[in-house]
Amino acid sequence: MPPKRKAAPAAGGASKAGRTSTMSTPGPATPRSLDSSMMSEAEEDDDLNDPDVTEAQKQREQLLGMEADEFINGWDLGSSRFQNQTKEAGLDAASAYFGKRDFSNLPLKPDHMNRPLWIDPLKGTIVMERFNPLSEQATDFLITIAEPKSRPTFLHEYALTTHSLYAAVSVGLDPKDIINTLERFLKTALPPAIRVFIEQCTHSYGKVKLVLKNNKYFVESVDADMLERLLKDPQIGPLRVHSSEVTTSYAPTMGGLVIPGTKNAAGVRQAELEKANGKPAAPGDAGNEAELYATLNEEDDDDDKTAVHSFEITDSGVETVQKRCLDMGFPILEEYDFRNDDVNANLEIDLRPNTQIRPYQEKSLSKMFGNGRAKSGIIVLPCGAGKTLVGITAACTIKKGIIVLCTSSMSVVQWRQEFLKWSNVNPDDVAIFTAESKNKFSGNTGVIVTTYSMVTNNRERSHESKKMMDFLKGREWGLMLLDEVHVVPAEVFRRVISSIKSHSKLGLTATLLREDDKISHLNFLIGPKLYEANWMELSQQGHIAKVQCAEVWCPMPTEFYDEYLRASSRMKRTLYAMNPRKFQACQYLINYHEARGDKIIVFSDELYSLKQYALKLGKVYIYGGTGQAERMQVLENFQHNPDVNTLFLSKIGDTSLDLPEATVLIQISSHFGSRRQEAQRLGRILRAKRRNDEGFNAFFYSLVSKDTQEMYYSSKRQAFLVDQGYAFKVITQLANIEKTPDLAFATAKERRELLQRTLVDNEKGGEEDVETDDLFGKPGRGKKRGGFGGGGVRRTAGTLGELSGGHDMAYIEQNKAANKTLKKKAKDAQQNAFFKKLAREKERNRK
Ligand SMILES: Nc1ncnc2c1ncn2[C@@H]1O[C@H](COP(=O)(O)OP(=O)(O)OP(=O)(O)O)[C@@H](O)[C@H]1O
Repeated sequence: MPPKRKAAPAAGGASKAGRTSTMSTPGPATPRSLDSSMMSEAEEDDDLNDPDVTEAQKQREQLLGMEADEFINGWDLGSSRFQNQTKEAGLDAASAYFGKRDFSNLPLKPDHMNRPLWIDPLKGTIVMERFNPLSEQATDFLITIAEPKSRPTFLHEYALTTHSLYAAVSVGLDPKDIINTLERFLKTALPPAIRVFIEQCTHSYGKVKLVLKNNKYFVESVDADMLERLLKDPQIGPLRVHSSEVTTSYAPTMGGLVIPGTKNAAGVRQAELEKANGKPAAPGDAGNEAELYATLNEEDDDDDKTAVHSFEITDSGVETVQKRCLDMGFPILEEYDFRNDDVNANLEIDLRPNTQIRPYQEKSLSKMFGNGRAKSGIIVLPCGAGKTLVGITAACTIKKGIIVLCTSSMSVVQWRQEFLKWSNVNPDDVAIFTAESKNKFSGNTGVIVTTYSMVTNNRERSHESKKMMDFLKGREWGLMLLDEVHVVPAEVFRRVISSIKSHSKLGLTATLLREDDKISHLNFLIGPKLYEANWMELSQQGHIAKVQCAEVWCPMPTEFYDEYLRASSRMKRTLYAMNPRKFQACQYLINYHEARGDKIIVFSDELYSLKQYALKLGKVYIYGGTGQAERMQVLENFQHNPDVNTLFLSKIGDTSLDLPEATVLIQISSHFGSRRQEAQRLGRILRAKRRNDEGFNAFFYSLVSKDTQEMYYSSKRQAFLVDQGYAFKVITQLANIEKTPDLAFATAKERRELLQRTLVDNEKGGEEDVETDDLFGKPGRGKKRGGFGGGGVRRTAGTLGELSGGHDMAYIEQNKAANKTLKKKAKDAQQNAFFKKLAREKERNRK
């Protein structure tokens, strides 16, 4: 018998001794991860009443039953009483920190050192040692069966959820495969509750399907009893179309599939796994994972005589049926067997011969087409990783009518261009439906690119627009591509999905983060997350830029801090943004990076400071109130003009603008603790073309006023990026900042004046930014409150003169808005051949 070893606490392991046998089985599967609710209170306490359990065991159970903070608060960790008690109970001093989650007494497998995985038996959280030689194989397996939660350098965390297990089954893994492989990679035995959870989730998967036939939705199952059960359900029953009968038909067979741009049948024999074939076997036979994946590639040998029963449901009932089935533990499967669809016309579309999709793009698509059919769901790839090409490759695989929904008409034009760039589709077959253009494709099928707002618009439509909507509603689409799904409200999806019928849906996004936690809605509306790329891996492979992240701490001068302490929360935000030390740090970083030839975007959600910084530093800026023509002019100059290297942006830069590439990002003020905004902003510098240059780094700075609320928000904001493996360095002192030429607010007098002006200008509250995109906000103007009106800059000389004798006049008058300078130069620029060419190109693209 190998000696028993102790598992490390909290990193995972099996459940507490004597507990696993009393675990209840989980109820019907709902979208959740495993949690301690799987074990009832009564069951948990059972062994404490057992006469055979020794005193020490009871004591140990009692101690471990406490939550960590209860444990720590109730005990003096240094006391001899505590030490004796824990010793007698067979625990060590660290147990206190883990309470219920101390799994330290679990037996480890003899060769546990060679195995990469730990598992939390109560939550189903899996922790992988990234430094383990088998971690690469384990990663490929985990990405198939679990959801990545956190992937920093050394330890990766995944969660087993019902959705992730359904996804695993749908690509061909059966519960036996999942359990055996987990068992091979785990350092401890697989906890029985997890085994039951896996079996339950996988057993019920695929029993019920949602199928679109002749523009009508049907609920389908091979199990007549199951259909009967659904019809009797008080929520699903009434959604059946009255005149419809339960019908029986026969399922066709399937064949192998090649995703264009890849050499892989069904795309599922992933490149890395092929590599894994050559590797030595893992302990306990863990090395033969490639065999396991081969099952993913096997053709479905369904008997072509399988009877399928179905009933029709109303279009508006689709979401309810999907949600209800999931709650009942029978997640509805939405798969499109496009190769056997003889009803809808085929589209002539293929990737151009020189197009080679990247391994991670292929991997994401293999999740969609894993079993030769198209599964609906969401693919998550960081900015600049090529989501557009993933969508186009999906279109080239399905080869039926495609509808693309974007967030702005600018993206519509870009998507069309990308279709023409990457595929051989006939340009006449790719049509645009926007306010300006309402073309249909020339043949009997094609691609339509439009915006969410065009198809969900409630206002009276023009005749042309109405005709176009009837056209979109009146046909079945093979694939609906939904861009930027993280910013679109659930209600908009509902309206899109209930009015336009598509056999499959693919959502694309850089991050599935939503601060309102509405992301779970996307599971019913679009489908589960199919794939989420590892940012760090992509940047190491050179597909996205390597980014150095830093948080720069800027102390507040005493007079600013005094005001800060007694200010309203609105004014607090203004004050920590207007902190003169922050201003200096920003000036220093801009100087430093401009000298290196970088293109810099400075983000400020606080409009007052955005304008003040930009004016004082003589830089261009864009915010909600900036007119369209001026925006275009500023963006073009930032992109092409070597004299315009820094752009100040309000939060409209997060979603509404198609920003040119930048290599440095500086945040001077941001939206509270929004992780999504932080991730989106970092994404702005991931595309840097110079990323493959030797030693090239992009830079992401957050300037934070020390000892203010901003510090708290800043750490909250970073949580997502830290989970992606980014490390934020803290900079407390910028070297030689005092030597910066023309350093702003260098004297105490200037700082005092800045404070006074800030207080006066913002007396009545700050100005809010207006998001003017053509997605969900209506174009409008900023509220005219405080220092600067929505329309432009208000000179404050009069007020300040009264206050401080007009000392600040020089400062105010000196600053000419760089935007205006650009405007003046615009006329000259129009003579410039380069801009003329640019304008011509744009005009052509618009057509
Ligand atoms: N397989 C590939 N081969 C060559 N170039 C590629 C490939 N995939 C993507 N690219 C290029 O990478 C760049 C980024 O692609 P794309 O704009 O689609 O990224 P994205 O993920 O949509 O980014 P964002 O979220 O910022 O819109 C583009 O220039 C695109 O042409």
